Amino acid sequence: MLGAMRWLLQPAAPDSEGLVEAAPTLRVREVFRRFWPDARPFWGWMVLSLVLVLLSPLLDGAAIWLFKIVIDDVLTPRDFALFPAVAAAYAGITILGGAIDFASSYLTVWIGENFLHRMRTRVFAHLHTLSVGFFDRRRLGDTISRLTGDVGAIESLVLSGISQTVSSLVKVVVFAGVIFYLDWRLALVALVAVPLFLWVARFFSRRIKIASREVRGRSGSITTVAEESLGNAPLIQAYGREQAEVGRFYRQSIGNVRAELATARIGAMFSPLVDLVEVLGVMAILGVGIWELASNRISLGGLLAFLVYLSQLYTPVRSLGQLANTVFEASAGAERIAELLDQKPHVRTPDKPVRIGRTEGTLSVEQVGFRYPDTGVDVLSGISFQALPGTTTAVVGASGAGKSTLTKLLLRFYDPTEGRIRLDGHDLRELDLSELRSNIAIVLQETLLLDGTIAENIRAGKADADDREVVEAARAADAHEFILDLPDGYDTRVGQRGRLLSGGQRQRIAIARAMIRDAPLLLLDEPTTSLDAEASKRVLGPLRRLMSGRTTIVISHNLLTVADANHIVYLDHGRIVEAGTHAELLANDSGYANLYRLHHPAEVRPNGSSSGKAERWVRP
Ligand SMILES: Nc1ncnc2c1ncn2[C@@H]1O[C@H](COP(=O)(O)OP(=O)(O)OP(=O)(O)O)[C@@H](O)[C@H]1O
Repeated sequence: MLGAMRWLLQPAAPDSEGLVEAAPTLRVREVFRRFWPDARPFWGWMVLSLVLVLLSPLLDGAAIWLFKIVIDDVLTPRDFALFPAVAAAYAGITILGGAIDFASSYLTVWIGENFLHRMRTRVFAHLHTLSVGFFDRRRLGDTISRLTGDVGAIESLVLSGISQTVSSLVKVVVFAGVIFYLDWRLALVALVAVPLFLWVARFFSRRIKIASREVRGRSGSITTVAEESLGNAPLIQAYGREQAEVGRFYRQSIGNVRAELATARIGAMFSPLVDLVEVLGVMAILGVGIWELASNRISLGGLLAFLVYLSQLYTPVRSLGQLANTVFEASAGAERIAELLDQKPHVRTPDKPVRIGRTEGTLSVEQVGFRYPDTGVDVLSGISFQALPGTTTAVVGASGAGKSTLTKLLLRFYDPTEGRIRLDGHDLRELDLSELRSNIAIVLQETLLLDGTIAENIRAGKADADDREVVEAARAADAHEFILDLPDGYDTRVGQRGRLLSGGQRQRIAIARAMIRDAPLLLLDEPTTSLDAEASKRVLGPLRRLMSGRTTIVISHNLLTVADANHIVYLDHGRIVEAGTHAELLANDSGYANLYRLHHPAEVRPNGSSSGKAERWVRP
C-alpha cells in the first residue's frame, strides 16, 4: 500500500544525457514579481476582464436565489401569480450571463495571446543581444523549445492565473456570504472542509512542481535531439547512424512520456481526495440541516438552495486548489525563461560609445591574448600587428593555431582577455557594436546563407540596396551568369543554409554580399578552403576585386590566397612565430616555408626561393 502510494506520488527520473541547461529554481512569488511588469500594457484590459469575471458569479447567485423563490413562493403555496415575473427574470439573467461569458472568454484569450506574442518576441530579441559565445555553448533545440513552449507558462501564471484566482475568490466570497445569510450555523459546519482542502492542495503543489520541471526539461531534450539530428541528416545517413539517432530520440521521447505520466498520476490523485473532502462536508450539512429544518429555522427551499450554493462554493474552492497545481506547473516553465533572460551578453556597446562613422581602416592588434570562457588554455597570446588602409594582411598557421579565433575578436564576438585591438586608434570596446560591424564585411569558410532568395541573400549585406546594385555586386562576384541560369534567377530560393547551391556558388554569393556592403574592412576566413582547385580559381578573381582598396585580413592555411599579401603573420599555437612578406618568409626557411612546401611541393626550391608559380596562381 505504502509502496503503491510512493509510486503514485513520485516524479519521473531526471534525464542523464544533459541535453538541456538546468534552470535555477524560483519561488512562484519571485516568478510573479519578475514577469508581472511585462503585463503592464494589458493592465487596463485586465481590469475590464476582471469586472466581467466579477459579474458572472453575481448572476449565478441571483439565478439560484430565483430557484429558492420558485420553491418557497411559487411551488410550495402553489401560487402562479409570481411565475411570469420569475420566468422573465430567469430568461434575462441567462441572456445577460451568456453575453458576459462570451465577452469575458474572448477578452481573456485576446489578452493571453497578445501577452504571449510580446513575451515571445522579447525573449527572441534578447537572444539576439547575446554574444556568439552563448550559441557556441548552448543546445539550439533547448533554446527553441523554451521560446515556443515555456513562454506560454508565464502567460498561464501571470494572466490566466490572476483572472482565475480573482474569479474563484469572488465566487467564494459571494457564495459564502449567501450561505451565511441563509443559515450561519449550517454555514459554519460547511467551513469545516476548508482546512482539509488547503492541506490537500499544499501537499500536491510541491510534488507537481518537481514533476513538471522534468516535463519541461524533457520537452527541451526532444527538440534538441530533433534539431541536431535532422539538421545533420546528410552526415547521419552517410555514416548509417539513423538507428542510433532514432534510439536517442526514443530515449528522450519515452522520458517525456514517463514525466508526463508521473505528473498526471500526481494530478489525478488530487481530484478523488478533494471529492472525499467535499462529500464529508455535504454529509455534515445534511445531518445538521435535518435538525435545522425540524426546528423550523430554515425552509425546504432554503435548505435546497443552501446545498446548491454550497456546491457552487466548493467549485471555486476546488479550482483554487487545482489552480495551485497549474501555477506550480507553469512556474517550472517560467524558470526556464527566466534563466534565458538572465543571460547577459559578454560583449556590449559601452554607455557612451565613440562614434567613428565610416572608418579609415587602420587596424592595430596590440599584445592580444585570449582564452575562451570556462576553459583553461590561452588560445592566443602576445599577438601584435598592424594593418593599414588598403593593405592585405594574411594570418597563416596550422589547423587549431587560433586564426579563426582572431577573426572572432576582430568582429568583437569576444573581447581579448589581454591587450587590445584598435580601429583608427580606438579600442574596439569603446565603439558602438553595430557601427563597428557595419564597417566590416566577411566571407567565411563555411558560407552562411539564409533560407531566402539569392537576391535576399545578397541584400543581407546592405538592406536598402536596389536591384541594380544587387546585379552589379553579383557581376563583380562572377555570380551573375550562374544566377541567371537558375530556374527563377535572382528569385531562386537557396534552401536551408544554401544547400541547393554548390560550394563555389555559395561562396560567390557570399562575395557578392560582401561587395554590396562596401565596407572598409574585409575579413576573409579560409574563403577557398572548402572549394576544389577549379572552384577556388573561379573565386580568386572576384575576391581580388573585393579586396582592392580595403583593409583586408585573410585567414588561411592553404596559402593559396596569401602569397601576395602585404604582410604575412605566421601563427603557431596561438603565438606569432614569424612575420613578413611572402618572399621574406620563404627566405626564412622556417614554419611558413615548410607549410608552403607542403602545399606546393614542386614550386619551392630547397634554398627557399620561389619559382614564381605561386604568384602566377594568385595573379591569374
Ligand atoms: N567556442 C570555443 N570554445 C572553446 N574553445 C574553442 C572554441 N573555438 C575554438 N576553440 C579552440 O581554440 C583553438 C583555436 O581554434 P581556431 O578555430 O581559432 O583555430 P584555427 O587556426 O582557425 O583552425 P582551422 O585552421 O582548423 O580553422 C582550438 O584549439 C580550438 O579547440
